[in-house]
Amino acid sequence: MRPFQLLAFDLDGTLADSAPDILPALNQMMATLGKEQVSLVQVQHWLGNGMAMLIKRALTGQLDPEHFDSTEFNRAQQLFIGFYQQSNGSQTRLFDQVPEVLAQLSLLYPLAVVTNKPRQFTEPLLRHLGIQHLFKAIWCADDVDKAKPDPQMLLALAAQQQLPVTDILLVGDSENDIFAARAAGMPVIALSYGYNHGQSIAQSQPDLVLESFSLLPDAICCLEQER
Ligand SMILES: O=C(O)COP(=O)(O)O
Ligand SMILES: [Mg+2]
Repeated sequence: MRPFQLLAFDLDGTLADSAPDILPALNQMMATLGKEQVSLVQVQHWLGNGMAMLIKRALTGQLDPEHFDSTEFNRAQQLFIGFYQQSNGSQTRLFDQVPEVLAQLSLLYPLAVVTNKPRQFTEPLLRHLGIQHLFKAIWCADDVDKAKPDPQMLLALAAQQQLPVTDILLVGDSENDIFAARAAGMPVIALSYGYNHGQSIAQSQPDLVLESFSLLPDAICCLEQER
């Protein structure tokens, strides 16, 4: 039995259902560029690799965008930033039991956020959702050179907190979280309700898959017993 010393949480799709605010921002961007509207399901499948990739996916309609015009991309990104600044938070909700469980866990562990969302949207959203004060550290995609699935963000968190990576538990929703955790050597629990490009997260073989955030405290105890 060895307790974890810090719990790190992914944001979009793990703590917060943010697609409902990203959808109108993307569609305002698409409309301004004279392009076809996208659907909520497409946005849910395209989330997880950060803002630039999301925009490229919307512009091309492809999960793996091959050809896109870089001038159009730059204009699209400027537009998206402006529109998402307006919509961010208005429809985004914490998933079921997230506030209660985070409050409970925060009495036992320091908590952190590690998100591919840019900081300019992360901090206002956490404040708006009323959970920012629970986190000792917040790492965003633009704090490092490479976002998840690269392990940089997780390694930077461990170094900042002066903890071995194995003493930090990551909780995420996407294969990008699992790949980043595996590359860092960090244990990882996945929530199955989030955004994972339309695929089952079990395929990426996290240490545990949970269907609800409410199951997290018991799942953490289980992993600690096995350490
Ligand atoms: O911005 C994204 O694409 C996803 O953000 P996340 O890392 O919090 O899931
Ligand atoms: Mg996520």
